[in-house]
Amino acid sequence: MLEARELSLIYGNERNEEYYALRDINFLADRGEMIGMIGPSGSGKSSLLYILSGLKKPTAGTVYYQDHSIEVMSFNDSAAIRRKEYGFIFQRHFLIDYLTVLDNVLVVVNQSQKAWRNTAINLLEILGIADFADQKPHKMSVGQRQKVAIARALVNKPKIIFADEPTASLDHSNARLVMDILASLKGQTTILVTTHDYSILEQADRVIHMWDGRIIKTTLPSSLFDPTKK
Ligand SMILES: Nc1ncnc2c1ncn2[C@@H]1O[C@H](COP(=O)(O)OP(=O)(O)OP(=O)(O)O)[C@@H](O)[C@H]1O
Repeated sequence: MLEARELSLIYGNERNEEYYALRDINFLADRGEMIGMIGPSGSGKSSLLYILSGLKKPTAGTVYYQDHSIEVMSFNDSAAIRRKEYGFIFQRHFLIDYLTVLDNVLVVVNQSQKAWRNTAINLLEILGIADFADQKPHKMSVGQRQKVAIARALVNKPKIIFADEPTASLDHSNARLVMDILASLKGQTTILVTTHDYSILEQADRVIHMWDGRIIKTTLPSSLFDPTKK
């Protein structure tokens, strides 16, 4: 479904030296898998997620979505895939302040169709924020706004969800609610989640561990809770 071959991402530093943010990454995500990505700050989790989603270009290597190289696609074709088939949850929610909560959720779809509105309202209900549907996001708490961003990421029923620290602004019970919603999509939707909080990865199918721009190992989530397990 989504594959990366020999990805590297190189930045130059102030002394004109090359710095590898990612080095020789090979990665494969199958349809319906939920994959956690953990590692210390700066290990390359977000860079990898953005390259896999086509939002960032690698210095070397190729990303394939359903066997098509993203690099050789036209800008319009890759943008259409992102709009129709991908859902994004970022660390910052990027809501539009002058739109209502409901319209923020609907920005990625054809807003005039009633079916989308029903889907959006249903998601807001599941997330416990339906009462805010007609209000502007600035009236909400940081965690509630993140939930709006999560509803926006799910409304078009994406084939892949790219989630960069999706629960960072949520308390434990809301983080669990969000991870339960994401996990309920497993099987049909591929879900990639970066996090510092491994406790949210209990329901992942596997976890990739990053260190210094490399994937150093892949484990089951159970190994996060019991290091004697692989
Ligand atoms: N625009 C940039 N210019 C230069 N270096 C960058 C840039 N963006 C990221 N980096 C560097 O690339 C490396 C990987 O960063 P990345 O944000 O992918 O790591 P991360 O594991 O997601 O960290 P965090 O958990 O803090 O979000 C870091 O050393 C970072 O400083």
